[in-house]
Amino acid sequence: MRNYKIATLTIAGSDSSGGAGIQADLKTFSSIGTYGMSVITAITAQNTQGVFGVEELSQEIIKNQIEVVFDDIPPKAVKIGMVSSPEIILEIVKGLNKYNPEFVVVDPVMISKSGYSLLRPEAKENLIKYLIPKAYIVTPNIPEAEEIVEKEIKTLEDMKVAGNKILSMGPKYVLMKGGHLEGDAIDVLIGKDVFEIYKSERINRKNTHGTGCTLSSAITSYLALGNGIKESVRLSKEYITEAIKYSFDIGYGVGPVHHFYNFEKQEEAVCTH
Ligand SMILES: Nc1ncnc2c1ncn2[C@@H]1O[C@H](COP(=O)(O)OP(=O)(O)OP(=O)(O)O)[C@@H](O)[C@H]1O
Ligand SMILES: Cc1ncc(COP(=O)(O)O)c(N)n1
Repeated sequence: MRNYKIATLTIAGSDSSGGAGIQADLKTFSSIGTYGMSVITAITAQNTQGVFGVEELSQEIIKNQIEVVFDDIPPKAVKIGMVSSPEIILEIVKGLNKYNPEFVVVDPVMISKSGYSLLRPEAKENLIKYLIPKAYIVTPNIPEAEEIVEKEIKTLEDMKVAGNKILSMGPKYVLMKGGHLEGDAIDVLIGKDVFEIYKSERINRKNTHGTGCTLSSAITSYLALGNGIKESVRLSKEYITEAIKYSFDIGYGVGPVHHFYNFEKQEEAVCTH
């Protein structure tokens, strides 16, 4: 059930081509039915073919965005994507400590699908030491998990081992995304008292720009709307599977996934005028 009076916030980078980052997050929030807000950490000059430039925003303006948003419209759940530098991570952690949102979803974005580094190498330490422990759920893909645990991941068993290692770093749950392995697209949710496997058939589409951003934003929305962790991940996996199925060719490179807006159900939405 949509509820546009429930606010969700993304703290992430801007993707000028609209497929990933802040733009994917806001589309996902709207499509699932929460009120979306954004704190921009960095601006990328990006299209379906690659990332051609990055400009990080200053700590001051990031702090300012966080404070004015939380002081006016406290989000029920926050998603964190591209964080870029060690200083930006510390600023975000300060904000989280000050406002203590109920759900923090950390997507540890490191390298874009097109191979561009979106996290400075020197920022990895702060990501692991300060940001991951603040997460209600952290959602690494295989290369990110390999980078975090410093070990190769080739099988489902490797995913479980690495997931447990990441869990020991302090988040409440870890969702290991298996999009980068071969065969079915298998994600594994691990928590102290939870172990769930989410499986879908691999869809043979080239247009998968922004899949990780979309999945973590969907989890953020479903948690904010009051679903438990297993149900939130289940619904989000369904969302991303449909979004990939209907992804489309736009631009010359790896196109975006498709976000559905079910306006027939408009009357169900909670939104008091
Ligand atoms: N070809 C596919 N068919 C079906 N599901 C897929 C496919 N590729 C990825 N997924 C699913 O999409 C979600 C995102 O996984 P993925 O591993 O692609 O994340 P990611 O690499 O972080 O994405 P991004 O490239 O946006 O950073 C997961 O639920 C994964 O299982
Ligand atoms: C601003 C921003 N954030 C995240 C991604 C990762 O998405 P992908 O791996 O699909 O390129 C991106 N490309 N740009």
